Amino acid sequence: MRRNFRHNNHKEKDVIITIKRLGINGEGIGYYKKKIIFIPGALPDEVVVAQIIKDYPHYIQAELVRIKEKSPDRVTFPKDVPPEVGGLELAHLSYKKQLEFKKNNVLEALKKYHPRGYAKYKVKNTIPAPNEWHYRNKAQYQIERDHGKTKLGLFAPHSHKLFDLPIMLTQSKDTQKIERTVKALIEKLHVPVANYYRHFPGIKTIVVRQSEASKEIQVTLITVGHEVKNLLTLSQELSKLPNVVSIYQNETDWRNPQVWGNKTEKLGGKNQITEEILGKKFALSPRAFFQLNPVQTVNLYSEAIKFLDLTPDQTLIDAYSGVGTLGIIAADQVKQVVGIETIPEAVADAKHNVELNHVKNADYFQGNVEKVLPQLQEQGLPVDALIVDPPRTGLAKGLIKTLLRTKPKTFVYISCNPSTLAQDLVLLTESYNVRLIENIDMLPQTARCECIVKLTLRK
Ligand SMILES: C[S@@+](CC[C@H](N)C(=O)[O-])C[C@H]1O[C@@H](n2cnc3c(N)ncnc32)[C@H](O)[C@@H]1O
Repeated sequence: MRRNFRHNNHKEKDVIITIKRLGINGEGIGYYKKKIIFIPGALPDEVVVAQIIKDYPHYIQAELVRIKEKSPDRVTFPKDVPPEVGGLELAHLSYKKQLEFKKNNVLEALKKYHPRGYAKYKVKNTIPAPNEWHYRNKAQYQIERDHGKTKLGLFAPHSHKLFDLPIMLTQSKDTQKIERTVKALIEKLHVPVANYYRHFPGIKTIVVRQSEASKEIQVTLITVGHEVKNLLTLSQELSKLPNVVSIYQNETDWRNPQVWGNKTEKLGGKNQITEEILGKKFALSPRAFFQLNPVQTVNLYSEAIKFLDLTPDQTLIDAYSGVGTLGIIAADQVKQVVGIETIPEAVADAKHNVELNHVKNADYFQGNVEKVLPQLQEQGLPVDALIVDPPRTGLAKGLIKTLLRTKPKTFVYISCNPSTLAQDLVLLTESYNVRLIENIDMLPQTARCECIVKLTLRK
């Protein structure tokens, strides 16, 4: 129960707390001397002993020590997996309650930011994932060598403590197996592992992605520096593994705070792996975004396209289009599809995917939606129907302004962050009504929510 990492230099004290509710990140929330206290791992209605880690001016961060009174919704946390690693924030809560939590998170965000008419929105129950475990088809693990021992896994959130993960229950079995095989090969071939503190070049991150449909696997070795001893031998060994068909090196340096660097080079095999969703094929290069749970993605895309109510005379804008998934799937229901996406490799994949699926009426443009959409409109592009699927930061304010001016009649918003969604809705409801919000669980065991919003232009 007691987590292994400590924020030192603070006096630690045990307190008894009754948990009132869950916070947006799945942590238990209670009160201590009238101040809010966050206790990860604790559940509503439980009475727990917690240790205060840090007393901030407006809240207290604490660690769960022992449960005195247990919630009936508590389930056993999976064995052999450290609770500190990200991605298992709700693994101690029954799946039925996880689904309720996700719907509630959306309701709470609406209540907090109160977009126009929010109390009347129809917020539906969360659609469960068909696969509660082993659903992630992409693993992005950090590698570290510490006192001669190699660790490969995930950092605890807000920490530099890396957990070696021989087992990860949300990860697909094949991606997990390949990660461990890469680790073993790195050790066997004495491939250098990067060391931040000594500024020592080598492999820093191993990304393994598998197509659910074709089972093809792509491995990307993210390295600090370009020349890494025995990297090519490693790549040759990897290409002998079952289903590994595409191997890349991505190069970064210590100044870059992002995981990925800007240079990506193929080491062996095919340029892309091919995924298939709703009868369409999608080629994926290493940098391109793709949903992490392809089985549940079928439901996400079907529901979102259903919400659009498309007609054959419409031009559909697929904004934040990734590799072109939504637009290509919907292309035969409309006159024309125009996609906009910022990552050049994803746009190249989208264009390739248009051809792969023999789609004749879709085109994809590279750049920021907030800039490219107004430019295309100036050139005469009609915006009849719009689907937006932004990252967690939500819609760019410039884009919201453009939309309030353009007023597309048909508008669907896919969001992976209820908080930015609710804030965007405050602005969008100047011109739109919100009819329906569908919740869908893409990432079981995590506190992450995904929802689809149908917006209707006010007369
Ligand atoms: C949540 S993903 C959705 C991708 C796609 N709709 C799908 O389902 O696979 C968001 C995408 O938006 C892209 N993106 C982020 N900011 C952007 C911006 N300002 N303009 C255009 N695309 C952006 C990201 O690269 C990413 O591919």
